[in-house]
Amino acid sequence: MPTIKTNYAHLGFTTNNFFNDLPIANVEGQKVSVLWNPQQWSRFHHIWLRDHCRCSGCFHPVTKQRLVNTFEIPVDIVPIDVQSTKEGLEIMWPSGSSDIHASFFPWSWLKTHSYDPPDKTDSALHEKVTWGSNISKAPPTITYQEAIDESDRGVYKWLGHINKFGFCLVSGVPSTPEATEKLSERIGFIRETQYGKFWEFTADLSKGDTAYTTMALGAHTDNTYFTDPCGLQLFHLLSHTGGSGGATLLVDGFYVASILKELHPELHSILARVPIPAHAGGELSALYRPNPPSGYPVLGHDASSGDLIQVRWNNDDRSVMDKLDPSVVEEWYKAIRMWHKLLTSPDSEYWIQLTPGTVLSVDNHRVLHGRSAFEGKRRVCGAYIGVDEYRSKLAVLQEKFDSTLASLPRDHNSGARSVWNPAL
Ligand SMILES: C[N+](C)(C)CCCC[C@H](N)C(=O)O
Ligand SMILES: O=C(O)CCC(=O)C(=O)O
Repeated sequence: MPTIKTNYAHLGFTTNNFFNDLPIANVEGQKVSVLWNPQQWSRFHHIWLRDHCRCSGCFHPVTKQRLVNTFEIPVDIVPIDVQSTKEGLEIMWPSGSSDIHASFFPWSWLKTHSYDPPDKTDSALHEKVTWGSNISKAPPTITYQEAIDESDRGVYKWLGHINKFGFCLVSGVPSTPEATEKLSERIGFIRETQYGKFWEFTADLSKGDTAYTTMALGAHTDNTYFTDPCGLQLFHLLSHTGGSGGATLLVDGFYVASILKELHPELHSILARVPIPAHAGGELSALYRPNPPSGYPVLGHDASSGDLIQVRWNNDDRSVMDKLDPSVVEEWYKAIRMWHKLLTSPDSEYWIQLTPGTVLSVDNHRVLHGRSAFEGKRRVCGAYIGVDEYRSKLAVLQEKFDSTLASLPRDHNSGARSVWNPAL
């Protein structure tokens, strides 16, 4: 009798969390077909299933790293047997001369990772709500007390708002750099740049950038001169004396891009494909340009889903457009002028006069910010947080507080995260 290696007992599937009726699994040529219901099916290549085995011998239960040697799996591997169980799909593979290797896949995991056809279930965790000037009626806000609550439930609410709306206000923050820095670090470690780690700025040109002046700044995203622009930007107006102005502008780049795509698809397409070079050259000690120096398009899209995932726009920091195809130059200027017109439309602009005690946190990959000119002495402090740090913290809190993810069985022994977390 061949030895059957079942290394998934530790995953502790005891009840059927997924479907009332059992899906039907069959081997069909080089794939396993799963019939979810009479109208829905998925197909998984045998080699794909074997490569994605999550037993403790194929996938490290603590580090969540692949152990199976992908390249030793016979490219024409076929299961010995497939079984539908209440908890999921069991597959027996030939392994060596006489052994059998057992794989197990929970139904929910297979459904989430269905690629033939792609799973269309868009979870509420990824819902985006685009907005225009009307957001002023109810800007997403949390309180400082919520944000510093040790349970992290408040930070989950905070990052949930940023994920959904692209920004969030935090009210009731002590108007000190120290409290603001600590608040920033509730999300993740601060990203240090040529402007420092936690920064405080005023109109003294202490850094070679117009942010350190009293000038108005049009709607822009920061760090277009970096290959990897920061994910979040936090601002806290600490004081403003002896003058007025300095109101903050927010524009939802995803909202404006959707309008441009609707009204001028050909101009939208130019902004989605023409790379924009940028630089930060105001400090003698630094000369930043992205890699490649030709830069990145204004509108960045997910190569697999086609979704808009990043807006990069700062016309002040833009370098020389010397990679433009001559035949595109006039059309390109038409495109950025239309983009600018829509960005600066009263319907797109949300102006807010920040005051000490209210911290503004902005998704710098989606929402553009700016300010009106001002007089007097104005002190602002804040920080950048890397996009990966922001998204990691959100993912960890989703795992903790989202019922579907929180219910995924964890490893009995180590309590480590579930190998079935859809993010792995
Ligand atoms: C935020 N802080 C005041 C530190 C620096 C501002 C630099 C802004 C720069 N022009 C950019 O668009 O990235
Ligand atoms: O001074 C402000 O309110 C914003 C400055 C700014 O746009 C920036 O630092 O990127």
